Amino acid sequence: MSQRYDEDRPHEKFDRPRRHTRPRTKERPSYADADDGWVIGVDRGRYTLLVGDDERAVTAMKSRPLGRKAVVVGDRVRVVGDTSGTPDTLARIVEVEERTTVLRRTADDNDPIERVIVANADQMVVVAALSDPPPRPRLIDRCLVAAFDAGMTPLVCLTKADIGDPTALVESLVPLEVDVVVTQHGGDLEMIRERLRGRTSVLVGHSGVGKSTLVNALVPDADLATGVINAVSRRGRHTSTSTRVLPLPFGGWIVDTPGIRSFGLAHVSVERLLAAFPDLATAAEECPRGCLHTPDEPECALDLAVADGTLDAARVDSFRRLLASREGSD
Ligand SMILES: Nc1nc2c(ncn2[C@@H]2O[C@H](COP(=O)(O)OP(=O)(O)OP(=O)(O)O)[C@@H](O)[C@H]2O)c(=O)[nH]1
Ligand SMILES: [Zn+2]
Repeated sequence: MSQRYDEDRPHEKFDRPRRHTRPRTKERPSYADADDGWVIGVDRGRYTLLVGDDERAVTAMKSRPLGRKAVVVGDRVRVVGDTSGTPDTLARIVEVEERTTVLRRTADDNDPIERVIVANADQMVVVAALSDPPPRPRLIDRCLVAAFDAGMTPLVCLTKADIGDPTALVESLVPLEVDVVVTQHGGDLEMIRERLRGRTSVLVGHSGVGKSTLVNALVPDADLATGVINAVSRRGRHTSTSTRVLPLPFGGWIVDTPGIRSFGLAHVSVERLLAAFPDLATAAEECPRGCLHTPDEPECALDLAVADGTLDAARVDSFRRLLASREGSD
């Protein structure tokens, strides 16, 4: 499941949100005259969509056939009614396409309801500062687990390199083969641009790590872009709790989610995480049934593979570090 967007497809394919990539399900009623839309904003029952080749902004509501099904930012939908995007018109969302990735937040581990916050993003950018606030490696690990679970490729962006040394953190991520970029205020953004270009990337990171600074550098008119979106939904200013989607001037989209600071990971299974590490998954096929692949499993094949030189010990240790990070909180 995970990383299906990475290796086997060129990034150019993600120039814009893909549509109709999924077979239609049998039970779907036919809305032959419906338009395709992409949800870029959700605010109190009103959805802002981009519709048509001209990507006009259209305000819509859910229609009754959807029932209680959630419609979230990133969803690809079918929409009927007035889709002109003219002020004071309201279109109706009649279908939600099957999601290719889902980023969930369980508000905390004792919240039984899984809330989908973003659909169909292909990359998670974990933003962490090298200093002020000091990096929290465990939080980075937990974000990585959430990314793998969601089916998104992770990218770690370490900010504030002018006041902190990235060496130790970068080294700790090498065995996971997670891509890392290091940035600083006013620094060259080409490394990160290159990785964002043509993709839909969700930014996560806790307060003060420099997310807004980064977004403003990447999207010089970020606030303006947000303003336009809100002019359509006519719901006043963007609030810090709402998810916003910003077009990147060099191609691709950024999903900014000020609300995400942590993830409940209790639902992430060992198998799901293991699937994101194909070499480890292959080795683990030799594990005894029910092996949890932790260091105290006496016959875990990951240890055997390290012993016979097939796997790198640091990679296995790092994977186990991610496994362990699912427990507890941030
Ligand atoms: N030294 C240094 N400071 C930075 C850098 N990037 C951002 N800052 C500062 O860090 C502080 C937080 O930056 P923001 O961009 O507001 O961080 P944020 O993650 O958006 O924080 P919230 O808005 O609270 O979510 C600000 O005072 C920035 O000026 C950097 O590269 N180096
Ligand atoms: Zn095992």
